[in-house]
Amino acid sequence: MRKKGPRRVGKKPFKRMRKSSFNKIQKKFDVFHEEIDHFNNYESLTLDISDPEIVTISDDESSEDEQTFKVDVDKINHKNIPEVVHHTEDKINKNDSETTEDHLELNNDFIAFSESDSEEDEKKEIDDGDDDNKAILSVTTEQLPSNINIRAKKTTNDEFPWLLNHDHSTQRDISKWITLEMKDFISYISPSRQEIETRNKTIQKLRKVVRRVWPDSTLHVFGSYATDLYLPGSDIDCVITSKTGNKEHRSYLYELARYLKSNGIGKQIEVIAKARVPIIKFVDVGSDLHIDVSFERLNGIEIAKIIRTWLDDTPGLRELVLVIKQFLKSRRLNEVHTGGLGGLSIVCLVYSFLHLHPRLRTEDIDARDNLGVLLMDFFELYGKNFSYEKVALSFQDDIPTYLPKSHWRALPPSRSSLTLAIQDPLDISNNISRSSYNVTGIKKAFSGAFNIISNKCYELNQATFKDRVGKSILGNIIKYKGDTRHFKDERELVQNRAIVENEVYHLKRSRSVIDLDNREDMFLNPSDDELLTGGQDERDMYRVSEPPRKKQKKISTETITIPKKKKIKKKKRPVNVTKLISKRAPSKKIDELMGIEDDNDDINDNDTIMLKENDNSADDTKESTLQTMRVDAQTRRDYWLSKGQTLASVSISKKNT
Ligand SMILES: Nc1ncnc2c1ncn2[C@@H]1O[C@H](COP(=O)(O)OP(=O)(O)OP(=O)(O)O)[C@@H](O)[C@H]1O
Repeated sequence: MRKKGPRRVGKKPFKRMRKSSFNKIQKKFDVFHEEIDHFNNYESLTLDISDPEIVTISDDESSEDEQTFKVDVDKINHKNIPEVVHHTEDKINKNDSETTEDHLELNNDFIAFSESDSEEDEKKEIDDGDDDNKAILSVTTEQLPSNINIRAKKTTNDEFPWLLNHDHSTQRDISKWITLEMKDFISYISPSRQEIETRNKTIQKLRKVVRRVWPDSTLHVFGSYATDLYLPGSDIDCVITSKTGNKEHRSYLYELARYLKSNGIGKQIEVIAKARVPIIKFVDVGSDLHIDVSFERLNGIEIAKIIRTWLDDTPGLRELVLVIKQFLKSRRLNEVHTGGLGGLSIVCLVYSFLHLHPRLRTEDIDARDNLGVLLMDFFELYGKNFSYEKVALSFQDDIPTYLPKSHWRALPPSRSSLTLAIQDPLDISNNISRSSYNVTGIKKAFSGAFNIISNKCYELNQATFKDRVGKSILGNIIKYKGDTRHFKDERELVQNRAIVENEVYHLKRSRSVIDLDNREDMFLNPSDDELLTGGQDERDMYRVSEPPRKKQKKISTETITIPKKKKIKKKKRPVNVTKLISKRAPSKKIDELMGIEDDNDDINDNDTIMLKENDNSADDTKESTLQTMRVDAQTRRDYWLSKGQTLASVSISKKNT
């Protein structure tokens, strides 16, 4: 008989460790920590909901300046100030008697905001209804009478539509089960041919409209449609550029808004003229798609290209981003104007996480086969361990690294220490997550998700196959309540015009000798349709030459190849890490950089997996950044292996109490 004890949700058997060595390993990974012990966020959930920090309205310049002008009073979507206090009190009273762990599972963990008319379709997708939650509870409670379980099984596919005909309950390995469920979810929400065509037609139509209103202008698409990272209800981000470069002026914003309204093109039109980035928001009458239009800014077009390169280079990035986006959306933590995490910040968080993940760096695991483990690791890192107070994320020279906040000189001081700092890959002085002021709520949601999934995994691991049938792991943290979809990921069947156009834009730019006074060169005109399709298969447009690479800073570089200890999968790039060595500053351990005391662990130089330093001699753009991550390889392996063990024992002790 198998000895009773923690079981691992992974491939390899546990290696038993002495407590002392476990503590040592933990300490090495305390680079992310403020406190060494995990903090159970459920326990203070009720109290924390009323924490005034959560309800603080953003103090960033854009929200202060922001004035919304109404074009159509009846139809305009007011972005209301959250009615948090009222809702919170209700919740606290209602939930007094409930166990705190039920909050996230009941979806009560998010701050409720009053909804505007334009969020009707979003309302449809967000499941916060009690009935549904009861159904979820009924499938997770072990000792329910069998008739209740039968009812639950019948409703399961309504709750977790991505599981339709995709039961994974026979999977012995629970981590495979989550991975398969994540793949099902991605396939469920990926766009059908018709959805892509609708988006394509909408942007073509809008481009024509813009040309009609301002013949010197054109419309470009960026954001999630141009990166293929959109959920079914995601908006389309567009930017209008012109030869004169003056379309950001408020008079032009109103001119366009009036045109959209009087010609029946847009509804729920909102002109936000005084924001840091002035925009028009509206819903396209033909397609019901939400459209955001900004003016005269090219950075979105640039970043779309960079993100697509990231997607090509980073297996698992799309899957994790979409799952995390939907997770945050379910909790209304995805809107920047209410302090949530925007799409770009999510992409940056996940990209950094995947590139710095020890088991991916050492090629110990394959990302696409381990999406479930990676999702849990992500929730654990950003929910429990990451030191938001001290660490920023950097993507300088296209290398994701951790950067001590104190080394980011251009980072404006913030009222709260619990803030996210993510350097814009295009502009290191810009913190793209500066408006995401509800880091407390985001962190709590991630932490709760980690607890729920790990408990669920433990529970299902112990359950009989009969009791597992029809159950979902992902469904405990993600809700999708839109119209029924058909698992049609038809991205291969039809071109996404936003991507093609973005490629053409970059192609044109790389071909032209850029005359900055003649910005027309970079515009995409309606006549570019010819360039897009002109006698050749649209698919060929993907095969465009790369734009010239950015000039690298003059620093001594040396490429090192980490010797592979174990070959697990064949289809992998060799780990080829660029080691940028400082001429001046000595290398430091990340523990020191992040204010954590050195525990005198002897780190062998040969085990250094990443070392990066910038030339900090010049201006602010070369501001001092020294990021090292030197972790003993065996330590890393032990840490990740031991993590499941800790989880399992936490779950056991929880069960016993
Ligand atoms: N803080 C920022 N700084 C610079 N650019 C930003 C910032 N926030 C957003 N953007 C630009 O706007 C684009 C769209 O941002 P958004 O947050 O809507 O993400 P998205 O990927 O379109 O996600 P979603 O599908 O949720 O709309 C980004 O890709 C980026 O180009």
